[in-house]
Parts: sequence; C-alpha cells; structure tokens
Amino acid sequence: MASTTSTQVNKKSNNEKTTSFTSVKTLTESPNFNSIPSSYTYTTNPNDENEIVVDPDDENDPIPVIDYSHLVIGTPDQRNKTIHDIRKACEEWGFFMLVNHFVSKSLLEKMVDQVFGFFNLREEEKQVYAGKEVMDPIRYGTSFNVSGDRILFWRDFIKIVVRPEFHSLDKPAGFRDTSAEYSRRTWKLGRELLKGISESLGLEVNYIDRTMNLESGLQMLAANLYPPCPQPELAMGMPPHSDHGLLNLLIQNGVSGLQVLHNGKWINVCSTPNCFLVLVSDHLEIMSNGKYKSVVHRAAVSNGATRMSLATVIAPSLDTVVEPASELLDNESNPAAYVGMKHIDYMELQRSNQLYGKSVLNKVKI
Ligand SMILES: O=C(O)CCC(=O)C(=O)O
Ligand SMILES: [Fe+2]
Repeated sequence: MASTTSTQVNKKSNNEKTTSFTSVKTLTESPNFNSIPSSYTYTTNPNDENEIVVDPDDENDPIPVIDYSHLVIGTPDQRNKTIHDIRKACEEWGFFMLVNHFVSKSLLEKMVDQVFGFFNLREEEKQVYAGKEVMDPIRYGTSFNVSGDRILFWRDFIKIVVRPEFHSLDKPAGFRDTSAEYSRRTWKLGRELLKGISESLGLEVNYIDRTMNLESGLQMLAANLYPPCPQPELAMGMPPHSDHGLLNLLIQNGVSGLQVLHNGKWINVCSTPNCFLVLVSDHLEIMSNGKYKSVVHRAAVSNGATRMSLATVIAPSLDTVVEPASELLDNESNPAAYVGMKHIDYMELQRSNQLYGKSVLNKVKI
C-alpha cells in the first residue's frame, strides 16, 4: 500500500495537529499529482468481466419516474396509478426518480452548498470527526473502511445521524439550520413514500411505518465527495453494493456518476436537477420477502468536475428486528426467504465486511 494513503497512527502531542488518514481531496491537491497510488487500482471482479455500461433505453425501458404530488394530493385515480407505478418500479428496477416532491429547489441547493462547505474546510477541521465506530453519530472518512479495505475507493465521506436524535456539524456556519430543515423534509418524504409502498405491497397504508418503528426510526445523511481522478478508468468511487435501510433518497451536484444494475447491465443515471433518486434498500427487500429487490449500484469517477452526492437513509429504528412481513408469507408457496436480524446488528455486519454487491444481504438469506 502506498505510504501516502495508508492509515497513520494518530499521535497528538504539544498541540501538534495530526490527521488519521489521507483524504482523496488532500491527495489530489498535492503538488504535481497526476497518477493514482496503486492502492486505488480497482480491478473488476472476474465474474463482471463482460460487464456492459449503457445509457438508459428511454424509448423501450426508461428509468421510472414517480410524481410524488399524485401520491399525496392527487385524485383517487392518480393515487392508484402512482401506487401501481411504484410497484412496477420497485419490482423491475428497485429504483426510480421522484419529481414534484415539494422540497424546494433553494433548499436542495443550500444543502449541496453546505456539504461542499464542509468538504472545503481545512483537513484538520474535518478530521475532528474521523470516527471508527459504525454508530458514531458523526463520522468523517475516506474509501469505505480505510483500515480494512483491500482496495481504496476514490471517495471521501461524512455521515451524520439526524434521527432519532439530531446531530450536526458545527462548521460551516449555517450547516445546522439547513441540515435540520433538509432532514425534516426528507424524513416526511420518505415516510409518505413508504405509505405508498406499503399499499403497493397490498398491506395497510401504515404497515411499514408501524412494523419498522419509524416513530423512533433512524435517519442518516451520508455525503460523498469524488474529486477529479487523473485515471478514472483505474479507480472506483464506490464499488457495487446495496444500501442498508428501507429507502435511500439521493441528490447530487449536477455531475453524473451513479450507475445502477438493471437486467444485468450497468445503467448510467444522468444528474437531473431538482429530483430525488430513490433506491430500494436491503431492509425493504427483507420485509417484502424479496418481492422488491434492493438495487445494486456503484459510483464511477471522472477526470472532469468534482462530484458530490448526498444520500438520505430512511431506516427502521436500530432495535427493530427486520424480518419478512408475515402477511406476505405462505408456508407452501412463499415461505420466509430471510432470517430476522436487528437493524443495528445488520449495520455492524455491513461495516465488518468488504463492501461488495449483496454480500451482507446474502448472510441473512435462507
Ligand atoms: O454517489 C452516488 O451516486 C452513490 C452513493 C451511494 O451509493 C451511497 O452513498 O450509498
Ligand atoms: Fe449506496
């Protein structure tokens, strides 16, 4: 592993300012930086050698678009059609774009600016939040798990738990107010969507809310920074994976890079302004007994502009044991396909594994 990227022992003496890891941003800002350290060289999994990356087939199989306004203030017909469209999107893609969501454009822009404000702080100011434990309420890091990753990923991140207890960065100025407002809005959005999703599964409207204990549910903001990479074909921002939680509501800064796996092909998702990308996550797959599959996705990097994405994880309370809904099971034709596991244990499992595909979910599959 190249010495510039290895984890260093954090020695603090005589007010000496130290950092516990080298962020990708710091790396790219070093003088004469023009090639990536070997530790970032990402070789595709042998099984993926014939992988194909394509743009969406807008004519025959477009990325599903859901109009949120039809779900919450539409006519009964519009609402029914939207629930039908949600079912189709969750079954066929595990992914959709959400428009007319009532989160103002100015709030989205302010939030993106605030996240950039954080990543643009001096490294020492950010490293105050360099955490180690999966449940540290605020955790700044790089790659996925820098001390365990065999290959490093071209990504710095900050994760902030905003619910059930609200946490915030102290800097940049204004972060607290903006992130509080953004968290409130996206939580409401996620909860309403999960009502529609309950109905789309043939369950009563509040089923997911109630059984996943969303009253004390977990909400996390997870921001990713992907600085320009001089050899983008050799590095990966985030490897193929699916997310924990029920839904991930993703926004980005206008620079594309997300790819979702659909029918065996990697689909480039364009960065569309003012829309949320909604990803079905592992706990929705488990509770629906695999009727809806969490979407496998990854983040490619480029040598153009810096990319930033902000994920909002909508998840069960940490002590909820997530298992297939008994209402969806049938001993003969549709037995439980996953064992129940506490959400917090699932997160630990994810953290202690290499991030790859559905490796964590597969551990609870029967
Ligand atoms: O940057 C992206 O588009 C994907 C981020 C992601 O997969 C995640 O935060 O879990
Ligand atoms: Fe993800």
